[in-house]
Amino acid sequence: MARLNTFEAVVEELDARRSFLVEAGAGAGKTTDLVRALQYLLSHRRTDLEANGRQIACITYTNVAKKKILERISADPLVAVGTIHEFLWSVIQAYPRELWQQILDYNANLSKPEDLTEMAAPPVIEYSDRGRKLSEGRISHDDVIALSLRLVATHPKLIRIITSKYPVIFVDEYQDTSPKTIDLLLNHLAGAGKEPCVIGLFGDSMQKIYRSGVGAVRHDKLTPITKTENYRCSRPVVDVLNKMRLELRQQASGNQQKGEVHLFLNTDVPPGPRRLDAARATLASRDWTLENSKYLLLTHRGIAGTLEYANLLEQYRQLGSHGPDDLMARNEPYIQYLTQIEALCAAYQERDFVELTDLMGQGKRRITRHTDKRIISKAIRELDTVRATGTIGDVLDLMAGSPLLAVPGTVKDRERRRTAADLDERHKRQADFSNNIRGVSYREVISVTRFIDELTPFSTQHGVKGDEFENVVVVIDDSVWTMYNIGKMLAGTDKPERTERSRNLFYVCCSRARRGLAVVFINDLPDGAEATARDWFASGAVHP
Ligand SMILES: Nc1ncnc2c1ncn2[C@@H]1O[C@H](COP(=O)(O)OP(=O)(O)OP(=O)(O)O)[C@@H](O)[C@H]1O
Repeated sequence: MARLNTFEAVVEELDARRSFLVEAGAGAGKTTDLVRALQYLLSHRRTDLEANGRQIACITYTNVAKKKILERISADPLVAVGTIHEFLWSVIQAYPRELWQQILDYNANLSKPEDLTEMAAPPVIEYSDRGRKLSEGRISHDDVIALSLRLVATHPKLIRIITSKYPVIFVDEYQDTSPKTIDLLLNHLAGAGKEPCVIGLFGDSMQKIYRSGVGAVRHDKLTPITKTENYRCSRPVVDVLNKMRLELRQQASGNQQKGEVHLFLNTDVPPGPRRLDAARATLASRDWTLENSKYLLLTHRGIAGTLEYANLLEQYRQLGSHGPDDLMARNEPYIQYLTQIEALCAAYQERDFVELTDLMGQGKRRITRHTDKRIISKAIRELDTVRATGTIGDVLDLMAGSPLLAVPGTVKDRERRRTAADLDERHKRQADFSNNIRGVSYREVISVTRFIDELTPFSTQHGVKGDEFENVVVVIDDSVWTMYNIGKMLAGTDKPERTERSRNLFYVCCSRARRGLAVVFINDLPDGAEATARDWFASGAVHP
């Protein structure tokens, strides 16, 4: 019998109601297969889904993927596309009593439990991006998953309810799913219910770039489906990917364009941004333009000056070696809040009132009446003026009395402590940081958020994962990151965990290229790295 193609193999599993895992390299068409599987289910099971109020759940991690999937299924309401948190929350919020019982028990096991004993009645529970405050009924992202797992473990009825509402659950980019979620999906939901619930995982263990992801998954309930095609990348790019990943040999399949690959070391130019300028000049002479090329910057210090957020970055460096990473990952209260302010202004500028209401809803203020709209327009106009000319402190002061967004508790705490006396050393350092960033021009926040959103693969909102571009230029400066070090990875001298993270990130970036790939190192490589880099880029031009 002829070997089934991936889609046919997936259909066979769906019809037999068995769970499966599609594992394949970059550009193999996993997302395409996922969409085709959704279309198949919509055409073959529509009557059943509609008659019984059921939906297919499709879990994604990035907005790019969510938009792409929704577009391709014409936003059919029989498919619930969203994050794992949205999906789980939509289920567990219907059980507030049981949830509160679990919260009490969960709280007792936390390293810093809250005192919930004095509460007269359980609060209304809400799931929020603003972090956990159990006494006010607020649970965080991570809590949603942990509590869901506890709920299904203690209330088997809930498993029946979930599996009957969602007879099929797909996960795109499964490698970024947390181990707890995988536990929930495979050990509790897969195969459960009258019509066994099917879990379909689609992804690539080597594209795991977040620390919290599960990576490779093997489970006896999953039928493995693998493929070795690469429909996206040109042949020379596939050659680079195959060098990076000896255990998976991909073939360039389909009608790819002829491609080109470049490795820029440019050691005759002083280290720093000038090496990038030199590479850009060479690429420009080969018709690589800003329109047909995407720059992925695995760097920020060297280029920060030209991108105009050097002072802000410097303040985060003062916080310690993780400071710059925290800034980029928005893993610090001020930058989290400032990013929200930026998102709000962007939504207003784009007249995206759904997004605007959503963002304001996080601050518990909703747009309801016409007069509210006038108040909001006025507040945003005032904010825009201060954003353009003021400091971060000016914007924070304005926002403290603004109807736009509630100031998060974490930022309020830090603002309060700024002027407090008798602080211990840690809080004193925090207070210095708060006072110092207040003095930085707010324009640097605008620059840094644009940089995070558009030019780096780190943002979960706009990450490049799952995306593809005609030409990709990967710019590497290892001198600041603590999470990744591409040079040491190439030299084989880094710790195994960071080597894996760096290799995966590099693989994800390089594999976004349809036609051309250029990798630019703006600093000297460590000993031993160049030979590997040259070997990997043997299919292209090396610019020494
Ligand atoms: N069977 C196919 N024939 C031709 N082109 C295809 C096929 N499947 C996918 N493609 C094209 O190949 C490219 C990559 O597909 P897709 O994004 O689905 O891959 P992926 O495996 O999800 O990639 P990644 O994991 O790298 O994000 C897309 O441009 C898609 O349109």
